[in-house]
Amino acid sequence: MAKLQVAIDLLTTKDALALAAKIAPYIDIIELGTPLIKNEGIAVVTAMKQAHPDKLVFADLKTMDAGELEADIAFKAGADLVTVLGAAGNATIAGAIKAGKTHGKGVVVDTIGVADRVKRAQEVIGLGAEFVELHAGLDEQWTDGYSIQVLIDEAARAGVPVSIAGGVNITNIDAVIKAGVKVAVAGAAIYGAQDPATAAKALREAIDAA
Ligand SMILES: O=C([C@H](O)CO)[C@H](O)[C@H](O)COP(=O)(O)O
Repeated sequence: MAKLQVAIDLLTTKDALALAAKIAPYIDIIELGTPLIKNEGIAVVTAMKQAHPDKLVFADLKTMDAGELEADIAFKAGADLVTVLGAAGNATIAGAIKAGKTHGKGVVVDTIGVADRVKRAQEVIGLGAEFVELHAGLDEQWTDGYSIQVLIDEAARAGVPVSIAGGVNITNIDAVIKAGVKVAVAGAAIYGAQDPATAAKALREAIDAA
């Protein structure tokens, strides 16, 4: 069964905790977005893990250098999963994975900005990544002509464990799950909804029904 990950791109720990409290029953992984971590610091990871010890807490560091050092900081703070960029060199990714092994935690490789996401996904799974995020970032999503279908097609042919992030919502979740993803990531579709709990519940039910 695929997992549901909420990407919290709010800017304060208070707002992130309030959102997580509402949607926790429907979510497997709580992602603290890069803007949130930059705004609040790594302490937001500790606060979220303390509030939700039964959930996987995902620190979206998007590390580009100093892989072992940055991943170690997040794991020590309570993260279960951290991201390193697929655009980074293999030494950076391997360093983050080394920190993950030390802490018994996982590293997710984010393919934002990578030209051939499928090829890079296959390479980094070979390095020991937990899974690969096939990701179109917020700026790419707001570019004319963007369609999540490109990520869905890539997931179906990747042949390695992947998640999809980049505009997952209630209208495309069925196709996302049927592409064989390990994790579906939904940000704005949940935190931007008028009723985030109802939105998360609908996504959960769609995943369970797929
Ligand atoms: O990782 C993300 C982005 O780079 C900003 O941090 C988003 O959390 C990710 O794109 C998922 O969010 P939605 O596209 O809003 O579902």
